[in-house]
Amino acid sequence: MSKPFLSVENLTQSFPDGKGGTMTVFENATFGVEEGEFVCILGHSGCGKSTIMNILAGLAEPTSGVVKMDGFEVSGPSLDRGVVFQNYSLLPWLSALRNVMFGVKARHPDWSKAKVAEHSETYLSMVGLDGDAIHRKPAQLSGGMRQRVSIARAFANHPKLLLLDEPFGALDALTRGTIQEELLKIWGGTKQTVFMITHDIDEAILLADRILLMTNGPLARVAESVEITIDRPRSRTGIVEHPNYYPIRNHLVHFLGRRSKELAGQPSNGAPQSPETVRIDFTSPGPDDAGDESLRLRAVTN
Ligand SMILES: Nc1ncnc2c1ncn2[C@@H]1O[C@H](COP(=O)(O)OP(=O)(O)OP(=O)(O)O)[C@@H](O)[C@H]1O
Repeated sequence: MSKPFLSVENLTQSFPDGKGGTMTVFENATFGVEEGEFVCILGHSGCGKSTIMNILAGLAEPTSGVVKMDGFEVSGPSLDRGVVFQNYSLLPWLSALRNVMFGVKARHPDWSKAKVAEHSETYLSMVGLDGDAIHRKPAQLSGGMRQRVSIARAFANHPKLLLLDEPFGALDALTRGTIQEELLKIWGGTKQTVFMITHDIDEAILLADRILLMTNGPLARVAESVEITIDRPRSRTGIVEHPNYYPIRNHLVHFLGRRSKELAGQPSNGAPQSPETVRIDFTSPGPDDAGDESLRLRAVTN
């Protein structure tokens, strides 16, 4: 089988534990992400999600193991990998438009200023920002508007991989809902590969093709890869009507509430730790198991 677009191989991260020893956050984590996929990662605080994200971004080096993108080993930051953090990280002295233009100019040094501006404005309008707002500096924008600028900036650069670290964590529920749908629209148009950390189960189901579930740390594992068997396009109000929504949601809640603890703390003994694929689908029961819910679930979980 050919290698996935993004391939994480035997990734191990240890840190000093502050008492003269070491603490292993995760060991031999091994998983892949296909080109154009939207993957969310869920797990309790401290299991190592941000550590994985920083390694994928090239901002940190793992203790051992490698990350390959498009066949090349990731080392150091690159314009091919765009990152959006929770705290927006906009340049405070530049307007919204100039914040987006800054990255586009770096990506396309041969483009005219007018072309850079036009491209940047297109992406700002995709996240609902136009008119006077795009000429304001970050301090003159609301939190939701700042996060829209960060998302427009990341997508406008067309990175091969977009890394989103809890991008909506600081937003109120209403703004969050609107921007989630804007993110889906913009992703639907560009089909970039996205890897996103979130703590919000419903957000992950709405956005992702697949959800990676991590057990608790230390010695955390990416234990499951849960396919989101809900057709696109999706909307926040539409997905709850889908027959797979609650079975998937219940599976995730049960994992995070119980199994993430039960499965935690097991050393890998040197073997690659790959997640188990879970596919929950109540829309197409097999001929022999119609009507028997437990059978259907078992049949699709491998
Ligand atoms: N530079 C560091 N030095 C020592 N320990 C670290 C360092 N960075 C992270 N850790 C530890 O590694 C573990 C994983 O941290 P990480 O931030 O990746 O978790 P997380 O899953 O992203 O948590 P959260 O959901 O709270 O953001 C934690 O126990 C943290 O204390």
